Amino acid sequence: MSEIKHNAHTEGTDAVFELHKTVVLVGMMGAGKTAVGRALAARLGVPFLDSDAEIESAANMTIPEIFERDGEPFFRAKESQVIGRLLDAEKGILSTGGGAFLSELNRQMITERGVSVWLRADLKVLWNRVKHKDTRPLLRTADPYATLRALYEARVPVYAQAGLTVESDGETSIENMVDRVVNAMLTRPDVLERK
Ligand SMILES: Nc1ncnc2c1ncn2[C@@H]1O[C@H](COP(=O)(O)OP(=O)(O)O)[C@@H](O)[C@H]1O
Ligand SMILES: O=C(O)C1=C[C@@H](OP(=O)(O)O)[C@@H](O)[C@H](O)C1
Ligand SMILES: [Mg+2]
Repeated sequence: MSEIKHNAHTEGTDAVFELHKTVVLVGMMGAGKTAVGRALAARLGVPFLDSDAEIESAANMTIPEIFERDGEPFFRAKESQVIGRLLDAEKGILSTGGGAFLSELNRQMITERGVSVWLRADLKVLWNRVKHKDTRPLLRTADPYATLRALYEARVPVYAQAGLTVESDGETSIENMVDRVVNAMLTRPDVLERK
């Protein structure tokens, strides 16, 4: 019996990485912070944290429920607390919500205690990824595309302050995004090294 192993997916898994700092993914809704962050953590064998998921489980409510019941300022205060706490936890990958990097306090905490990576994507790509979902309260407006565009225009200059930028186009799979982020991280020996 012949046994053919298809190793394309596991190629390179014997490379061992050493993560020196928590990597904080920032960028717009739909950039892939949650999906790419989870896959990146699995690739590196480090913990995965998502500030939105932490807020939801601590409150035992969904993000839309929190926005509706307590308002955005309450959510933003929780978000800062959670980010501060997660930056003190074990080094890993921390995916934030799209608004998190807009806060100067959050940017300061992230820059001092981790490294920020902006997943940059065009407005069209973002829209295609978020338009079918009703989980983002900021897009519950009469014209969600216009709302996303206004947020995009206001936020891009702030995301551009991130330590590293990785392009997320419409054709690149999540696993290929992980390759790109790992390569970007490897340009910074203070962030990630191959052992
Ligand atoms: N590179 C990608 N290729 C294909 N689908 C993607 C990619 N990045 C994100 N997605 C999908 O787009 C949607 C939004 O991604 P998500 O990780 O929730 O973004 P964010 O956390 O930045 O808002 C999800 O359904 C996710 O699976
Ligand atoms: O852009 C924003 O301000 C928000 C993005 C969401 O996270 P994702 O970017 O993961 O969708 C979530 O934190 C909340 O709905 C607010
Ligand atoms: Mg997310």
